[in-house]
Amino acid sequence: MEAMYSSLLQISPCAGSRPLGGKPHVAAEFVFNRKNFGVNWKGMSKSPCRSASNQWRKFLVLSQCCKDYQTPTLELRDFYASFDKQCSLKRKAQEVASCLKERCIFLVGMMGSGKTTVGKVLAEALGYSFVDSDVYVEKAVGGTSVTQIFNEYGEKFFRDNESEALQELSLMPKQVVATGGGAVVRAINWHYMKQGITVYLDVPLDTLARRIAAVGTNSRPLLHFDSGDPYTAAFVGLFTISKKRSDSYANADARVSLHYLAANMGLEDISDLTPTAIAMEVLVQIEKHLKGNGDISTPTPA
Ligand SMILES: Nc1ncnc2c1ncn2[C@@H]1O[C@H](COP(=O)(O)OP(=O)(O)OP(=O)(O)O)[C@@H](O)[C@H]1O
Ligand SMILES: O=C(O)C1=C[C@@H](O)[C@@H](O)[C@H](O)C1
Repeated sequence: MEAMYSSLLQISPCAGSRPLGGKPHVAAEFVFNRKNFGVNWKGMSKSPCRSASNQWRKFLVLSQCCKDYQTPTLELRDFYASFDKQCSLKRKAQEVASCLKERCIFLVGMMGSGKTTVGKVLAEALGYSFVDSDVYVEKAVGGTSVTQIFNEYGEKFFRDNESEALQELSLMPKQVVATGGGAVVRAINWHYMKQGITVYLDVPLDTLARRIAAVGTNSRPLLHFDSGDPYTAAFVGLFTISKKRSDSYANADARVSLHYLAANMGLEDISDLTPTAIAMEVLVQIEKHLKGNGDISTPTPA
């Protein structure tokens, strides 16, 4: 992170010295690499407001570069919009955190729904720790992967360990927990998870199957078949599982539907929803739930 800043700041003094049309300065290439300033740039997801002065310096460097290199201002706008969203998320997280009173958030949803990806962004914004309950079980079973546990000991053994993990996690404060996709099937798990706030990430099957096919089904034993193309195998498996689980997911305190969120944001494609935007919606839905419960008072109209 520091290295990134120093390479950014290094280019400042010589920014005006590069002749237009010449070979770009290495650091400048780095600066204008879209990926580094997109919403997925890891540095940006780290406490954006806390490092606001650094971000502001970077903004000034970028402005200078845009001027000197005649770079389209699109990068600068992307960068600024991304920074703005990170700050909005942080602000909303601070509001919600004061009402959560250290309670955990349990993210539930089908395999591939983004519990891990969104959970990490959410935890960072709230100042919570992030825990993946699958990883927690793997450690408890001596470092054996979920796939190995299924293959060697069977699903019941995994589910027993998953329940124990959820019980332990429910006793700890200030955590965002990405639960295993099947954690919702046992009633006792709901008892543990309801010690905190439960949020269902509702993602269309087609999106889930695409995501899972992109990374393969090796780490997801319930979707791993030897034949068929990965998308079809994942889709068919997810379809069967989701039919059995839809009632269970409905037990969650709050629901975030990517279908509705994308429509509300005017996006045609669900895959355009960033983890930051989804994390923001999780906070909005948690806030609604807390208001409904009387945990936050709704301002009375004047
Ligand atoms: N908003 C998003 N946009 C694009 N890809 C995403 C998004 N969220 C998650 N993904 C991708 O989808 C895949 C599954 O995401 P992730 O591991 O976070 O899901 P999960 O719900 O934790 O899955 P599991 O329950 O199987 O562990 C990953 O490859 C991740 O990069
Ligand atoms: O949906 C499920 O049943 C599962 C989801 C994964 O997170 C793992 O917990 C395991 O592969 C089972």
